[in-house]
Amino acid sequence: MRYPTQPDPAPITRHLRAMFGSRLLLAAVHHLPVFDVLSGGPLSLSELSTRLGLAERPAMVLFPALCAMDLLRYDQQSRLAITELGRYVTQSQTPNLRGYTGLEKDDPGVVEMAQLLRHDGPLDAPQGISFVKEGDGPSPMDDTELARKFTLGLAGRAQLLSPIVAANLPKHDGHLLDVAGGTGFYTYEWLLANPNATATLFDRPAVLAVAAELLEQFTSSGRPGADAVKERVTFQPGDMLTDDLPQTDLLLAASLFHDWPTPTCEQLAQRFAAALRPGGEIWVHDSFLDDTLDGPLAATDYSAQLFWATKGRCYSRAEYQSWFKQAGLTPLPAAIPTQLDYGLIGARKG
Ligand SMILES: C[S@@+](CC[C@H](N)C(=O)[O-])C[C@H]1O[C@@H](n2cnc3c(N)ncnc32)[C@H](O)[C@@H]1O
Repeated sequence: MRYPTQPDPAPITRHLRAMFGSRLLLAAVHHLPVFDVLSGGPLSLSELSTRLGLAERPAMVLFPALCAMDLLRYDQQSRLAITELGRYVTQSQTPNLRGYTGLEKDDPGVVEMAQLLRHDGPLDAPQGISFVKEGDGPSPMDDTELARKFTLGLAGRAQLLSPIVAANLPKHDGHLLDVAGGTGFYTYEWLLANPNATATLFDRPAVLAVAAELLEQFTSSGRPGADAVKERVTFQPGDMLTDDLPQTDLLLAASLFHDWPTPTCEQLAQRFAAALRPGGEIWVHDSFLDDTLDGPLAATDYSAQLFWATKGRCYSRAEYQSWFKQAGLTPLPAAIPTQLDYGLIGARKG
C-alpha cells in the first residue's frame, strides 16, 4: 500500500543530489583518470580500482555512477568498459568533450571530490562527520547546536515520508524500536497508525532533545489520536554501536545504514538481529542501488552525496540481504517504494 494523496517531490532531491554526481563525473574525467586507464581496454572492478588507487567505498560510489550515466558498462566478462557515449570523454576520440568539461575541472567541489575519492573521505574532520557518532571522537550529533541543525535539516523529509512509511510497515500491537530515529516522526506516525503499540526512539541525547520538542508539536497538532502518542514513546539515549538495545517486535532503520561503511553495517545488522524477538522484523527505509551495481541514477547521485558527507554510501538490496542472512535473518520478498527515491525492505527472525 502506498500513501496515495501527495505528489512525489523527488525531482527536487534529484536536482539537489545531481550536484554530487557532476563532481564525480568531472573528477573521473580530469583528476583520477578513469577514462585514460580504460582506454587501454576493459578491466575488472578490482583491477581498475587498483590502477586508480581507489579503496572499496569510493570504487562502489564512482563506478555505479559512471554506469548510470551510461559512460561505462559491464561487458560479458563482468569487466568495466567505456561505452559509445563514454568515448566522448576520452583523449583518443576526435572530436571529444574533454576541453569543454575541463572548463569546470578546477571547481572547488570537483577538486574536493577527487581528494575524497583518493583518500576514501576527508584527511581530517576536526568536528567529526555529519550524522555519525563512533567511538570517543567528536561528533556533531553530540554538539547541542550542530545536532539541532542536522536533526532539523531532516525534519521536513521525515514529516513527508513518515506517513507513507507508517502506512506500509506492518500493523502491530507490540513494540517498535526506531534506531537512530532522529526527529522521531517515523515513530510518531507509526504509533498513530497502531493505537495499541509502544515504541522506543533511540539516538544521541542532543538529538533526542530536539525530537522531544517535535513530539510536543506532533501531539498538540489536533490530529485525531495524536495526543495519546506521547505516553507510548520512550526516549532512549545511547550509542547503537556499543550499548544494549531493547528487545523489540519491529526495528526501523531509516536512513541509517547509508551513513556507515560496509564492516559497520555488518556489525549493526548483527546487533539489530539480536534485539529482535522471535518472529520480529527489521525494516530498512533507504535508497537502494540496483543489484547489478550500475544504477539507478537517483541512487548513484545520492550515494555520491552520502560519500561526500558521511562514512557511508548507498547499498544494493543484495548487499543488505547478505548482511541480514549473515545475522541469521530471512529477507522478506517485498520491496516497497515510498517517495523521494526511497523504499522499504525487510527481514524476519525465525
Ligand atoms: C541520517 S540520520 C537519520 C535519522 C532518521 N532515522 C531519519 O531517517 O530521519 C542518522 C541518525 O543516526 C544517529 N546516530 C549516529 N551515530 C549514532 C550512534 N552511534 N548511536 C545512536 N545514534 C546514532 C544520528 O544522531 C542521526 O540522528
